[in-house]
Amino acid sequence: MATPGQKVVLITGCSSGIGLRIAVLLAKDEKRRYHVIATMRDLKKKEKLVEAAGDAYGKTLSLLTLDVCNDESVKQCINSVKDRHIDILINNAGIGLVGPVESFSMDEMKQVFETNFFGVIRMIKEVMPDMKKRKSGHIIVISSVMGLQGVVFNDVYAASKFAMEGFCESLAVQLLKFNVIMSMIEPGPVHTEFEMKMIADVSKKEYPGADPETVNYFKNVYLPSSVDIFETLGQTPDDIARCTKKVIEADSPRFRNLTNPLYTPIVALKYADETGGLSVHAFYHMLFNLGGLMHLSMKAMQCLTCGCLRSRSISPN
Ligand SMILES: NC(=O)C1=CN([C@@H]2O[C@H](COP(=O)(O)OP(=O)(O)OC[C@H]3O[C@@H](n4cnc5c(N)ncnc54)[C@H](OP(=O)(O)O)[C@@H]3O)[C@@H](O)[C@H]2O)C=CC1
Ligand SMILES: CC1=C(/C=C/C(C)=C/C=C/C(C)=C/C=O)C(C)(C)CCC1
Repeated sequence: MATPGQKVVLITGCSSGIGLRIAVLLAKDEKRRYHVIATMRDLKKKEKLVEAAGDAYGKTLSLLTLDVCNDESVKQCINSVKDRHIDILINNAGIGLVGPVESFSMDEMKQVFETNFFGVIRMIKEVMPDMKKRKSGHIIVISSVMGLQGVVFNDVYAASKFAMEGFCESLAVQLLKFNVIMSMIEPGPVHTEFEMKMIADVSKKEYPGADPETVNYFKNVYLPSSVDIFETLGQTPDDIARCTKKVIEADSPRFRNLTNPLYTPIVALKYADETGGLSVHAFYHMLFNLGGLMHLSMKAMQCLTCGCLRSRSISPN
């Protein structure tokens, strides 16, 4: 249970990756400022978290079951928190979907929205009214660079993160009136099971419904470039945890928080040309003409845009 003065932080999707690392970092805060309620949909997966939390487990970190896709599970979880008092809600649970859109069933695509978009709304709807009543609270959403800019073959995933950005950008204004803060965290590629699941998925999927030319572009052009980008720019889940802690502890937390200074120039292309032509054509060129030289073109873009754009992101250190 939280002691007086401690902030109660509830995090979704803590069985692995970014959620797990945020939970551990906050629970191990030297000044013991947080009581972390780490949630996951299947508590059988708790071992990795419990091990990483060490002594903090049972003291500044407790566990609860929560499936963001299930109304009952969300209600039950929040009702079991003392006085339903949550100071900081971190919406982290999310799933990816990568490949030619023609090969996905409607159900597969709906599941992405059910988790990444409606899952977040379900959480906010349950927690926000209490925060508004108390006139305090911080809602954090682990979004993505793909919430700001689409990436080829990630159409549905990017759409789900765009949807959330639009929802939160709208809600943030009303919440401010009640002294409730909203912050988006926008990582680029991060080495977690998200990446592993993508690689495992691709090796077993056949992509029925997509023509051979598209499947070829996906497997032999996009995938090697994507692997290259993960290798060149990938951050660790600890980097994202440190960025998130900085946002929580800031005097006036920002609404948008890009975490990867190396990826910022790519996002900046969108804002440099409101017609959208610059980013669409630059990505086309990088993918189809530079392909194997992707890491060099990324380096060139970082040189061209130098420090002035990089400083727009939040550094993990
Ligand atoms: N890795 C990356 O490159 C990036 C990731 N992100 C975002 O970061 C967030 C965390 O992903 P990451 O740590 O990388 O990936 P992981 O796959 O390691 O973690 C995702 C977590 O979400 C959980 N989850 C999935 N569905 C549900 C559900 N219905 N209810 C509750 N929990 C659920 C998973 O639980 P379970 O084990 O039960 O499946 C898991 O704990 C996601 O929102 C993702 O979109 C953003 C930018 C980049
Ligand atoms: C292939 C390719 C790209 C790939 C970007 C990737 C692979 C980004 C991954 C982001 C992730 C994983 C976010 C998770 O939420 C660029 C740089 C746009 C340039 C054009 C070609």
